[in-house]
Amino acid sequence: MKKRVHEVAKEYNMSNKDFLDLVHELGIDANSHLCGLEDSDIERIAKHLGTEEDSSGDKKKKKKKKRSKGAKESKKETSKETKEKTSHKKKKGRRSDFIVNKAEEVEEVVIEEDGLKVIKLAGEITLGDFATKLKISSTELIKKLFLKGQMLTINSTLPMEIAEEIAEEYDAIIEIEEPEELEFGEKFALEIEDKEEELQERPPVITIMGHVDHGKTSLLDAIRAANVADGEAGGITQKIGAYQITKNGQKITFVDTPGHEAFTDMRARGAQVTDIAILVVAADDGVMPQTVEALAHAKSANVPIIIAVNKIDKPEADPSRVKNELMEHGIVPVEWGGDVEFVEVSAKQRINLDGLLETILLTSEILELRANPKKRAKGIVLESRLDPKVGPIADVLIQEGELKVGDIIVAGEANGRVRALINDKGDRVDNIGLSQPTEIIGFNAVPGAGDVVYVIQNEQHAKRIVEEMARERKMATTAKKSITLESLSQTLEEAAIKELNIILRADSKGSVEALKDSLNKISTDEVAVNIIQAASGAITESDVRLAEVSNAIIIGFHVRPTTKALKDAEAAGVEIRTSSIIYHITEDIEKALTGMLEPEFKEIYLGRIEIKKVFNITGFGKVAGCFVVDGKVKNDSNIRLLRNGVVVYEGALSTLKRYKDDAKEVVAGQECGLGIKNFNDIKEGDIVEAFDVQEIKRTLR
Ligand SMILES: Nc1nc2c(ncn2[C@@H]2O[C@H](COP(=O)(O)OP(=O)(O)OP(=O)(O)O)[C@@H](O)[C@H]2O)c(=O)[nH]1
Repeated sequence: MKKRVHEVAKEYNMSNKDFLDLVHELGIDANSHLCGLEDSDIERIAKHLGTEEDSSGDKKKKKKKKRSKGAKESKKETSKETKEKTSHKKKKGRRSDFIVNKAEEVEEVVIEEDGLKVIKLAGEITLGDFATKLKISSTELIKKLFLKGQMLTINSTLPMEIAEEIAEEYDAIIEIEEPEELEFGEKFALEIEDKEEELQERPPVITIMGHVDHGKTSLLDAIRAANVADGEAGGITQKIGAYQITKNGQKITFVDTPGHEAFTDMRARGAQVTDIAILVVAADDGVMPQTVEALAHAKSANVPIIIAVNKIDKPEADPSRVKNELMEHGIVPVEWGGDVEFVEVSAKQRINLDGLLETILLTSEILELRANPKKRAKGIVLESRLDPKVGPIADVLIQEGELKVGDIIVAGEANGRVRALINDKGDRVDNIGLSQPTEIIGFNAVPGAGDVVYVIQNEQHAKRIVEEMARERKMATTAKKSITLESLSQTLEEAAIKELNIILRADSKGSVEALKDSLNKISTDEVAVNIIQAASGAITESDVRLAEVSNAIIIGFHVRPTTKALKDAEAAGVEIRTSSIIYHITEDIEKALTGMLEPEFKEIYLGRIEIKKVFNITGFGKVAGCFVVDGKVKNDSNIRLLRNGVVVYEGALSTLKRYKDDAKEVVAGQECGLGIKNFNDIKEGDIVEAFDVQEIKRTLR
């Protein structure tokens, strides 16, 4: 059977070029090697090289060309250097450390001493790409192949024998590169370290947060409108996830999606976009539940906060009330000896917007924000969508380097080449720099918000990086587990954690305060209880995100999570502990801190039913017409009745019916009728949560 040239060359540990020289030297038919070497040829080569089969069948080579050996050694050294570099980078990088872009170190075409080109191929190649590598036009190649009886198009895959034959005609030889398997934490990392002298000042990136209706959007719009330079007016309606303004010759970038939910969603995906958070508080309304939430989210991210006291144009505005109320949450204004700037504004009347912008610039000066504008670009996807006409579009904020049209890019599980860049004014541009937002067209799939965009110098690597990312994500979702009370003592020991972070939810302000006091008293010498957020109302998905990013557990007193929060918590491995008895909560935490907590009962969530209509049946009491929105309910399930996420009653069902018949079980999507044992205060819109309780058998250890 015939063997291909590169296969035989590999067996002798020789480069294709050295091997071909030898083939010619031995007078083996100049063309036969293009179709493959005959056994007789291989024998002659073996003889010449003094090779014999050893007992294990491996080939031993006695003689080898010097140049080839030298080349091999220098190659080895390069790969050793690369590894050393990589392991150094590994310590520094964050989420994506597992990948180094090796593209810069791999030259695709090397011109050897005697003028022969070496074309390295990582696998199959199309005719068009091969022509590019040979630096000839595709038409010329198509014509050449046609004359040889091969009818191929620009997108046809070129058979390797033909590629070798053509290469020969252009004084080139082909070397097949075996694709290296990516290994976690070893070969590839996307982050490139910066040299101190390459860093330059960059504009700050601002996110606006605050309670519903306190004026976040109005403030964003007012700043944008007030800072449009002449001639830009037409493009200012462009919304691409962020916009940039210029104040006193300095640039400021605003993220266009206000609110702490989006902010923490990004963090949960590993992306920190914001440098400074503006907390908007309406002067007529004061501190409200979401003001407190936003504060907790910003604090947990360690982001400096500026308070924008908005709506000061209103007659009932009372800015000093805002200050007093925020003091209760540990925010002390600068004029009262603290370190938080308060700026009084009116988004509607455009009062003191300049003051706010100046405060932002002052704060950012202190932060000394710097980045390298010259390296390959890196950015964060703020938003993304699929446009039926142009394909995937990603709104991206550039954090490092400069992104250019034509750059090869990856983001999450998408890759591609930048076909077009559109800035926040709606103009098509050729490049985008530091802290600037841009729309990118050219991805092959829609990347997710929070995905990091990297420029890669080689398409093959981009594809492999994306494959590796998909694999890593699959593994991460199965392995994900945040802190739990039961595993606490072990986790504390292993991770040397000194704090137990808690997010607290209760049914009223009074019980929030009571629980806070009791929990704060539990801290031991080794571990402090740290309540990062305490508020009344149902446990929300934003609580789950905050718990996820701050490695916290969620405690609910007389409240339950929303269905979405329940699902998110399960996916993120966040523990939610709820109880209607304060003592049970404090006791569990106390035991967990001392490593004494053992599970006794486990609650198994079954499903949720929404009450659509309530009927009063004489002699029976109230029954409800319902719809199972999630999971299922059984006639013997434990249930709790929830009103706005607060537990109103806990007990059992008295009846469960499907149409007129008694039912054992009703599942999601079905209607049913139910009554609750010893409880009549059922209202439309209430939620019945069904659950089972499983006893956990203790084992002697
Ligand atoms: N009088 C007065 N009204 C304002 C001011 N800023 C905003 N408003 C009004 O407050 C209402 C809510 O403003 P938005 O900007 O939508 O508030 P938001 O915080 O973005 O609201 P959500 O997106 O629902 O969270 C609107 O009716 C605004 O016109 C202000 O400075 N003065």
